[in-house]
Amino acid sequence: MIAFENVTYDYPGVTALRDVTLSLDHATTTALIGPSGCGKSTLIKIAVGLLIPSRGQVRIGEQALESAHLAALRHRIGYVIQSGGLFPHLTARENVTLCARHLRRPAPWIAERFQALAELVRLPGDLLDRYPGQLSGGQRQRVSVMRALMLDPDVLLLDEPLGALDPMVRHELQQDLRALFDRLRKTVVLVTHDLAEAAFFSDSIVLMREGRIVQRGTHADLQRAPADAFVRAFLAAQQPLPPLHD
Ligand SMILES: Nc1ncnc2c1ncn2[C@@H]1O[C@H](COP(=O)(O)OP(=O)(O)OP(=O)(O)O)[C@@H](O)[C@H]1O
Repeated sequence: MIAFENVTYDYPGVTALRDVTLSLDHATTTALIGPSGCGKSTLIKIAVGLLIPSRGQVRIGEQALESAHLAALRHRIGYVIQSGGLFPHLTARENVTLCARHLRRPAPWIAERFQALAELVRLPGDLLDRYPGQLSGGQRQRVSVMRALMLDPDVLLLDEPLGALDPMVRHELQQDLRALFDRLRKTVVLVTHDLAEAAFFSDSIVLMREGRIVQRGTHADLQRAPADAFVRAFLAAQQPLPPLHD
């Protein structure tokens, strides 16, 4: 569904991705994980078409992600970022329906789809006419997920969507999002810093370091056969809770 082929990306003075090759099958969920600055967000931005690879290419389905048909391909991709990225001067409803209205989708279609998505992300109707500033962080992320799904994209890219939420809201949204991914059968890529979250959501985990993929596999694969000392150290750094002492 998505294929990165030998993708390198250079910011001025920084090479953020180095020869990354990765293909993600239809209806799978993949977690991108790795230390800060390893290139996770850059990879996601390339998949959305916000950045164009310095070298290499990306394909969505059979189509190369090139500037000529970027606009059409973007409608096949939903994108959620940590801060939600909602327009503050538009209500939740206006944010979610903005793109569909811009594309002149029929009003009954928009209303029906909006209602179905509100039920899917479990947002009560009275919240949907509020502005983002009048919603909690968790509610804002539910609206962001609705917006990302509005045009029924094949691919859903989530860049630390739960990173800014308190642990209880985060737990609730983790449960709801996983149920939603299972139900919708989209190709999902989720960036997280949390290995437990990666293991909970994904069919496969892609561990990155300094712009390269170090290992790909399930959580069990990584634990059973870490590719190198870095993977071992990364797994060891995920601290369990200390034992209780009386
Ligand atoms: N606009 C930019 N200009 C220059 N360098 C950048 C820019 N954005 C990111 N970088 C650099 O590119 C590298 C990869 O950044 P990226 O944001 O992709 O990492 P990340 O793995 O998503 O990090 P984090 O987990 O902290 O969000 C880092 O060294 C970062 O400093």
